[in-house]
Amino acid sequence: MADIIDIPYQLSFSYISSSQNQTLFQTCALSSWSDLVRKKHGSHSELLLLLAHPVAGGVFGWVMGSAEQKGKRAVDLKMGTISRDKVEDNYNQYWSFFRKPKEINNSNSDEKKVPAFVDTFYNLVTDIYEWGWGQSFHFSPSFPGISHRDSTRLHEEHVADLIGAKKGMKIIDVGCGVGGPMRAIAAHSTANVVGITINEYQVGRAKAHNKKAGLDSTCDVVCGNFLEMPFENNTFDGAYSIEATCHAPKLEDVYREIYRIMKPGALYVSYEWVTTDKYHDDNPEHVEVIQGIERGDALPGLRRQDEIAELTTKAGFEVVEEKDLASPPAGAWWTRLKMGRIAYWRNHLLVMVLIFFGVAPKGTVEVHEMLFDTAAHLSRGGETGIFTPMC
Ligand SMILES: C=C(CC[C@@H](C)[C@H]1CC[C@H]2C3=CC[C@H]4[C@H](C)[C@@H](O)CC[C@]4(C)[C@H]3CC[C@]12C)C(C)C
Ligand SMILES: C[S@@+](CC[C@H](N)C(=O)[O-])C[C@H]1O[C@@H](n2cnc3c(N)ncnc32)[C@H](O)[C@@H]1O
Repeated sequence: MADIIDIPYQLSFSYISSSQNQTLFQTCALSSWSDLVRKKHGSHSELLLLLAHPVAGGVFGWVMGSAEQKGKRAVDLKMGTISRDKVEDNYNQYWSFFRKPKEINNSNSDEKKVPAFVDTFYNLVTDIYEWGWGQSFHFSPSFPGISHRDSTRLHEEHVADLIGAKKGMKIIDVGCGVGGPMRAIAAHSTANVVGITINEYQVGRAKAHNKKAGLDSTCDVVCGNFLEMPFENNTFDGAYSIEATCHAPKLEDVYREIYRIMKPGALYVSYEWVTTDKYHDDNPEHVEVIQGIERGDALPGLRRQDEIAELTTKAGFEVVEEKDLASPPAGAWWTRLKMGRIAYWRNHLLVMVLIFFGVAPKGTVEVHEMLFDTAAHLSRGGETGIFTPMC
């Protein structure tokens, strides 16, 4: 059955076009999204600036179908492509590598190992994420009266609107997970979306979900490293990454690679995980919270919010707009994590019982504990304002 909801922001469009010595632009109210960057044309440049503004009274209703669904039951928990007897070993290897994330960044050889350990991480967590969170592996701004499912879908459709996705366009989803965002974006815009993920298990899950949703003709998924993508230069009409590029040891490397495969003038939107200007590395609590987030989320060191625009520019992009979507009027994105505390304990118990009866592989409880712990660090990061997942 379709739901009717109020949407907290409305999109409006405004063009800046600059040719030779003439510049023409119109702007409208407050911007309200993350990083929107455009691939520079050679000499000619026509710039598209999209502005979104929270609507004071003029909210409008929208009719929509269901977007986010849970695809897993506890009894079906696998650990990706890892065989049952290797789960504990893989978890221990992951943990010893990511225990000290800052050290990874100081070593070239460790840096090269990151994609393989990120792959291991997603073998370990993908089913638990789907079971406990849904098919979209990201956070969303929260608004009163809007369910998690709806805010997830709106956050995803917002990306499609920002890059101007429409029928006939080919869009790349960089770090696509099991494809929750891809399906919402393809359904909303009717554009073709190609997702890339380092994790083979996710490719299988995403393809199966695409087929089930009747979107396998517009959505495709490939397995690969976003630092060396298997696509020709100038292939895509638009690009986005949702809470995925934070896994890259050097953000400028993935931005450069995205720039390479985009057509000139195409738009790229990124939702980044960053520390904010409230983070101080001489505050032990801050350091503990951020390291807790990095360890439990396979991150080789979080970047600062104020570095992002410069890094995109270095990669060749022109920054159109930058905004932390977690800032007001959005409410606390971490409430969804906090509200789940009782459910986590129930899940923990369930995982232990399933291991006892030989249904879930040994090692699952450690992975679940790691996620439990990182959820606490993420909530604390949100409460203190030192971290945002949607800059
Ligand atoms: C973008 C990334 C992932 C973001 C989130 C989707 C996940 C971050 C932490 C995850 C979770 C924490 C606690 C789990 C809980 C203990 C379990 O019972 C059910 C699943 C969790 C809620 C799980 C769900 C996904 C997260 C919220 C990173 C990796 C860059
Ligand atoms: C937190 S998930 C987000 C998934 C998806 N964007 C979503 O919101 O549901 C991060 C994704 O980035 C992918 N990823 C991380 N490092 C990668 C790499 N080097 N190459 C390709 N994909 C990568 C992971 O496999 C995973 O699919």
